Amino acid sequence: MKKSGSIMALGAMSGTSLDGVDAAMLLTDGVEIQSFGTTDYRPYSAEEVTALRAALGKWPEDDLGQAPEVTHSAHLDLLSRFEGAEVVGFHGQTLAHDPQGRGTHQMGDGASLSRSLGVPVVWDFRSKDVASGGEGAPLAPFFHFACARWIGADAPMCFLNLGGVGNLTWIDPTKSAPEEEGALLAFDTGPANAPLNDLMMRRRGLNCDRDGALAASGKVSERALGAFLKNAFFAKRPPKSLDRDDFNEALSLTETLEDADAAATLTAMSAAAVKQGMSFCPSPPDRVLVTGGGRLNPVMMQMLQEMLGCPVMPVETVGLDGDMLEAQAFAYLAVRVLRGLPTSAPSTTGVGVPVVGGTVSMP
Ligand SMILES: Nc1ncnc2c1ncn2[C@@H]1O[C@H](COP(=O)(O)OP(=O)(O)OP(=O)(O)O)[C@@H](O)[C@H]1O
Ligand SMILES: CC(=O)N[C@H]1[C@@H]2OC[C@@H](O2)[C@@H](O)[C@@H]1O[C@H](C)C(=O)O
Repeated sequence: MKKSGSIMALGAMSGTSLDGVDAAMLLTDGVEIQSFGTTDYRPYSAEEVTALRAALGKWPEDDLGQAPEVTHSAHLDLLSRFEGAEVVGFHGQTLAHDPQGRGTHQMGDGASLSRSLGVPVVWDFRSKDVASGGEGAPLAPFFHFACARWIGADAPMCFLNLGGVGNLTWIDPTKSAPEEEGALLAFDTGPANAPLNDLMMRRRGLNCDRDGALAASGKVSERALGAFLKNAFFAKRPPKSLDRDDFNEALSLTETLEDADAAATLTAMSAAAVKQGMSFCPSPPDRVLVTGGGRLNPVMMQMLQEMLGCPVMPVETVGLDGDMLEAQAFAYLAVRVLRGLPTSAPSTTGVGVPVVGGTVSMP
């Protein structure tokens, strides 16, 4: 039964790894999760990936080639498969992220998508936060807070997203709202899968180190790991956010290593970056629940388990869907925007005061 105030929202996310679009339905009033709905995924074709890749690093005024059309048609194709959505939360494709400089760019035209779908679309979630002095990322933390409440957490815990980039959310679920002081601390931890994927592509022509198979047979170079951890990013207090390619240095530090050792070292770098980040948490979490593709890499999970000093588990262990959490997050945030509730706060993006992000486009 739908509670009064609840809205059936459909969220869509295309992450930094450019594999495809995730979409998920969520019934929520923008505060509590009432129920999770159906999900679907639409992979990009090789031609689409080429068009998107060519636009990486570009800004709205640049020539984006075919990329905007790819983003529009892939989202329309996927989102048209769903029925009953009252609002769509459309993240778009991050092409560039430079919050202290030129801003942040999530390619995608929500107004046009709204007209094509015949449903209100909330989009451009990050710009207002950046314009108000925030990092514009990460934005999933407000949803992580709702997830912590949904799973009945009663002690501080963390969600860790291991996508191209890693991001960590520390949560005190006993607080009454995500924007309340002390409820959240969130920030990007460093690279997660991006440098490892780049290594696999360069050296083996593969998209990723599937199941950590190559890293499992390698040895971590403590020298390269030590050099990596000297990066000033790790000592910087949160808030802090990253672009996909901000850590290309990780890859160059492993250039002279043989393939398996390089893979093991890059995997260890991602785990060690999380460990560094954990030192900023206001109190030790009782567990770290991992979402994003990195949770499927057993070597990365094992290294995290050894380094973090608390249980590290995929979000599936508490009944959440680690492939869809980000799409669900943007469904949740869309409803918050419609209801005028904030989507970021000083503790998540460093913005001065809580901000209601997003633009609403009606069909
Ligand atoms: N079975 C697996 N073994 C090892 N790695 C995997 C596996 N499955 C997925 N991955 C890794 O996870 C990545 C995809 O993660 P995910 O879909 O969370 O990223 P994303 O959402 O695009 O990124 P971001 O959250 O940074 O925007 C893949 O590129 C790969 O590196
Ligand atoms: C600018 C941008 O798109 N950042 C992404 C990226 O991917 C992971 C990490 O870097 C996070 O900061 C963010 O995505 C998630 C969904 C977020 O905003 O919470």
